[in-house]
Amino acid sequence: MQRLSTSDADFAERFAAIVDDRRESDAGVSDKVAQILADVRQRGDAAVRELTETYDRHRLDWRIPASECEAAFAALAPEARDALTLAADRIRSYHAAQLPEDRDYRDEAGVRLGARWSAVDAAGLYVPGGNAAYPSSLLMNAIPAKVAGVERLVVATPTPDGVVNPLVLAAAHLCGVDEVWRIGGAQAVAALAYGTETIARVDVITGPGNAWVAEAKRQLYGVVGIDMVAGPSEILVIADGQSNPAWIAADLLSQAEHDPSSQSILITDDAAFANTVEAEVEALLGQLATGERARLSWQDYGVVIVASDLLAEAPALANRLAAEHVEISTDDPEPIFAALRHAGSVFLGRHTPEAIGDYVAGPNHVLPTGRRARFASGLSVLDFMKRTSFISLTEAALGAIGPAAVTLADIEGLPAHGTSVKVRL
Ligand SMILES: NC(=O)c1ccc[n+]([C@@H]2O[C@H](COP(=O)([O-])OP(=O)(O)OC[C@H]3O[C@@H](n4cnc5c(N)ncnc54)[C@H](O)[C@@H]3O)[C@@H](O)[C@H]2O)c1
Ligand SMILES: N[C@H](CO)Cc1c[nH]c[nH+]1
Ligand SMILES: [Zn+2]
Repeated sequence: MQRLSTSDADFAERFAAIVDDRRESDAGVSDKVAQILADVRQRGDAAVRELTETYDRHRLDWRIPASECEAAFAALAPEARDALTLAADRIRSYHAAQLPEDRDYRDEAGVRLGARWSAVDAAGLYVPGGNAAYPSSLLMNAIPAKVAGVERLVVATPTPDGVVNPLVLAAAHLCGVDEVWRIGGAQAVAALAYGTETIARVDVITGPGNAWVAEAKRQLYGVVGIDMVAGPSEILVIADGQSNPAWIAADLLSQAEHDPSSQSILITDDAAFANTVEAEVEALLGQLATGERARLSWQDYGVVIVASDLLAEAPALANRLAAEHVEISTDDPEPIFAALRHAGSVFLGRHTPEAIGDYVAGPNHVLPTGRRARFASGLSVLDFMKRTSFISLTEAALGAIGPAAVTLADIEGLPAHGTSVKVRL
């Protein structure tokens, strides 16, 4: 963990190094992913089988039958079933409001114009499963895909040592997923994108994952559509000295426990509070079953920044970090929120822990990482849809705007373009 103060002489340099650190996608990961993608493209099932044996240590059939998902749902304890259903209902109602409307109108020149939205045919939904199981990510992927109207929903999820998490299967049943494949990592993303002898390819791949999964999606963009790069989790907490240090420590570790490559950052204007949070983090690390992973993340990538003035300094720093999650723990978070422009998702006020967004609030928890909130947004219904524009002219409308097209075709030196208009005029 490194500690900085905005009044340090070398603050600008050290902060820039933190912003520029490509912690999740070094050359090693990128080269290895490129090899895996090429291998799966060439050898299909055989490559996926070998890589699954290497990384997930099993040789089981990959396809998990729908009957197993249905049985997993039926066997859920009431508390788990209620929690899953509550989460699914809230996520569905939030995403239903994202459905876009078609446009169809005639402009002042008499030209009919519009755009029609349609869903992709098949979506590959990556549900992580290496260090933890993620039924919540299944909901976050599958529900917007269903709302969009995707016909074929294909889940890929690793099952280390062949052990499957029943809640993931139950969530697949609840969401009406069509296929569940127990494969993970870059090889699963490649199988979904290229197709293999047993897995038919998809049109878009969405969902979160570790460095290998995120890099595979990034490299395959263009072969398939992707939502965005959603890699190892991140949290930035902006907290004043009146915040509860134990709450803030838990918030920081809630994302550190995902992955040794995760990142947790605290910005506060109270140095004594920063000391207490650091002590609380140490205490909590000793108690968590995930402490080893969280400690690696906190040691290597944790950051504590003491600012001189929270409102004046924190928003600009946060905008440069463009973190996946930003929590604002103050009595009145609005002034800081108003100045925030680059963040995946924002959690306002002392009683809004980030974990509520991970599970039950409603907005999607699949969010851009690695400073990509500068240009990308969280997963939405629109990631499973595309827009087709349309144009329709009458003879009179062609007469009104056609001559300008002829002029532009002449300027571009493309005479067949101009002729196709002129012959109709
Ligand atoms: N940004 C988001 O929206 C979001 C949401 C949820 C989870 N996450 C992130 O998802 C990730 C889940 O990671 P996970 O590891 O638990 O599961 P995962 O399913 O993402 O990754 C497991 C797979 O990684 C591959 N792998 C592991 N080590 C490898 C190596 N050395 N070389 C090549 N491939 C290797 C294996 O194929 C394995 O099946 C975490 O980083 C978490 O923070 C992000
Ligand atoms: N925090 C993760 C997104 O970075 C999502 C998640 C799922 N389960 C727990 N957390
Ligand atoms: Zn989380």
